[in-house]
Amino acid sequence: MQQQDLFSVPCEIEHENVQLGSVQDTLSRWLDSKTIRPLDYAFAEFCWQLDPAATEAVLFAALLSRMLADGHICLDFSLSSAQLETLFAEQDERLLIRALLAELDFEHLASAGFVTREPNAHAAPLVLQGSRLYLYRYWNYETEVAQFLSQRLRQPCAVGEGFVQQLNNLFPAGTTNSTDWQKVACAMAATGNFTLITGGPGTGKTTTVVRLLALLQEQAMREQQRPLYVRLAAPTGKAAARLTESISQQIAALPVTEAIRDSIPAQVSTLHRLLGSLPHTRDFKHHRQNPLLLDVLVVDEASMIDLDMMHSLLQALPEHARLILLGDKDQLASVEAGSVLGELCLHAEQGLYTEQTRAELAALCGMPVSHPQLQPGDARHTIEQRTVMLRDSRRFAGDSGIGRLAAAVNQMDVRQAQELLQTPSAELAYLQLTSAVAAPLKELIISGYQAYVHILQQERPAKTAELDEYQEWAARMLRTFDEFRLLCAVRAGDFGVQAINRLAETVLRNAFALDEGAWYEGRPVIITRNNYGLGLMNGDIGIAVKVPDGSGDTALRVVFSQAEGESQVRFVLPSRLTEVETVFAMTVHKSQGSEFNHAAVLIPERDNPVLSKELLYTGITRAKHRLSLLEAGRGVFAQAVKTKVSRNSGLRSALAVVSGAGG
Ligand SMILES: Nc1ncnc2c1ncn2[C@@H]1O[C@H](COP(=O)(O)OP(=O)(O)OP(=O)(O)O)[C@@H](O)[C@H]1O
Repeated sequence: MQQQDLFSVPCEIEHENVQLGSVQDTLSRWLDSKTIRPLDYAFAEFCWQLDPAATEAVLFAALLSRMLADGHICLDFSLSSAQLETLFAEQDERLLIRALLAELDFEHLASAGFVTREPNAHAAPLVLQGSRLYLYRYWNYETEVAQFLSQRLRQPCAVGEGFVQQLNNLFPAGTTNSTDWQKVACAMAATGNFTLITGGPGTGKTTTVVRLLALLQEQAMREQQRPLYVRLAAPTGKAAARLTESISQQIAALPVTEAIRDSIPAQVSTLHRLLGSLPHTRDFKHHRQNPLLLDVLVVDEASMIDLDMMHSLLQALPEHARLILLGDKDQLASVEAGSVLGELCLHAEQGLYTEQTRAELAALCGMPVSHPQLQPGDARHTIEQRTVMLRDSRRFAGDSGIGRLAAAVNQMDVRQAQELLQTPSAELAYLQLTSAVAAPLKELIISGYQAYVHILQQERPAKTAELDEYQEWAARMLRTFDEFRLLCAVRAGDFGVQAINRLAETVLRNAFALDEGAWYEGRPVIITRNNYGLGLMNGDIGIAVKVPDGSGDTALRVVFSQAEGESQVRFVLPSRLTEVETVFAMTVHKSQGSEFNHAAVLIPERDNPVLSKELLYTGITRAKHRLSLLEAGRGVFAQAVKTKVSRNSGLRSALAVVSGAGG
């Protein structure tokens, strides 16, 4: 029988009144209903060509490929069928999925010509490990990440003489007996080659790491007469720029000698630049055979690192180097597959420290390590011994509306969150919208953006002014534009990022007489794809401005913040920017790594699968001083607070296996 015929053979799966039909029919139906993407269909077809008889496995291949698009690393058959069923709108298809899973036989699945249970001995496109089905590539990333981490977890570092004294100098004893978690984090990071420091906004992650670097440099200078080679990195340009600014401030405030201060770098690279991205490939200049040249690497905003990037990072790290990951475990996970920080920090609140860890940290810090949330751990909890959570926000006072709302959302406490929203304060405003063109939203757009338009229109340098005056003006405008942002939960619909951007353009054009046309002066844009030629990265933001063209006239250019290592803003021809979008409004996903004095989060009129407590928490915590929450549909906010994102992965199991510890 020819392959095409086999693809049309009806499958035997039958459940109540549901019949699968041929694999080809089923996949075509799923494609037509947009449940799977053309890519998933093509992958399933490729698998089917390898084993035309493995009908169910072909369908699972399509579903697995589809699930990667939602950030899952694998398809986990131990979970309820609900996860797969939610992919389908039609009840018949849901019943079909239920039937497929009810009849699932792992032996049979593993016998498919494109599935292997022993990937080390026999590579195949799909890997079955216990109840998890992987694409080979992701299985490989996950296994190797677990191995790299496990090796690092086994490398303790001895602290030098005088460590306790130095630690006490940097973290003077407070007035209360409560544990200083920043000090604990510093002690932990000084005693191992791998440390995870998680904490909400303003809990002092940057402060802690700067003090840690001072401590490590003091020790290195004394013991090796040379400073350590330290590098700092973040996943996006925006996050890197923000950290560069806050690190510089923290270094200046350090109570150490100038030599130590000078030995701490303030410049933060993007991870892509650190690893040396090679255009148009997934590969980097630095890898296992060409590791990075550094002794200490600090990576901020680690929640944004996907599994693929974590794999690239860990394999490029020299064996002796110390890695410190900083991030907020409760934020949205990476856009790409994986939720590495969230998974590794699964027990950060409970600590799960062993007696030994607790005693060692207490001895180094000169205080007990205690907190009502802490629970005892044991030898199985390897990653937990290298994880610390900063628990006190230094930015938000205990009664801060933004801080309390973020905490309530994080704890999925709908009642508390709603109570806070109903209590007006200088920090927090809640608006119920009846339509996307409602007056309060228009007013918010005008008040939020009038300061940057003022600079654009009223503070423009004279035509005869030097270039550096224009650069200073443009830089000020970029900074001011970043003080306010509309954050949308979704892209489409009346309250999606596209419609809100169109609305903002109309409102601002009417209010401030901005020019017409696709490229008008004042148009803010966001880069949507890395442009290596121009040195502009996905997420970089620029504003179109008229600047002197050298012949006495003006020309429209788009101004972007200075590139890494440069001191001046850059002007780029609009025609060279092909992958850009207007950015009065941006998605919460895109806003990760950024902060705004005032953020306005828009919740759409209808529930949507992307609405979750992680998305709300991330949006809310982008606001430094003022948050406006605008809800279009009643109950949508409450539903989102009750929805938690979970991503399938076997990283923790893989780590337990390679560490020789149980679950
Ligand atoms: N131990 C401390 N004592 C006093 N102030 C502190 C302490 N730690 C941090 N701060 C202050 O609290 C603020 C937030 O600290 P920091 O920037 O280190 O937090 P973060 O967790 O890195 O913040 P972000 O969420 O922006 O990444 C800063 O103004 C910092 O100077």
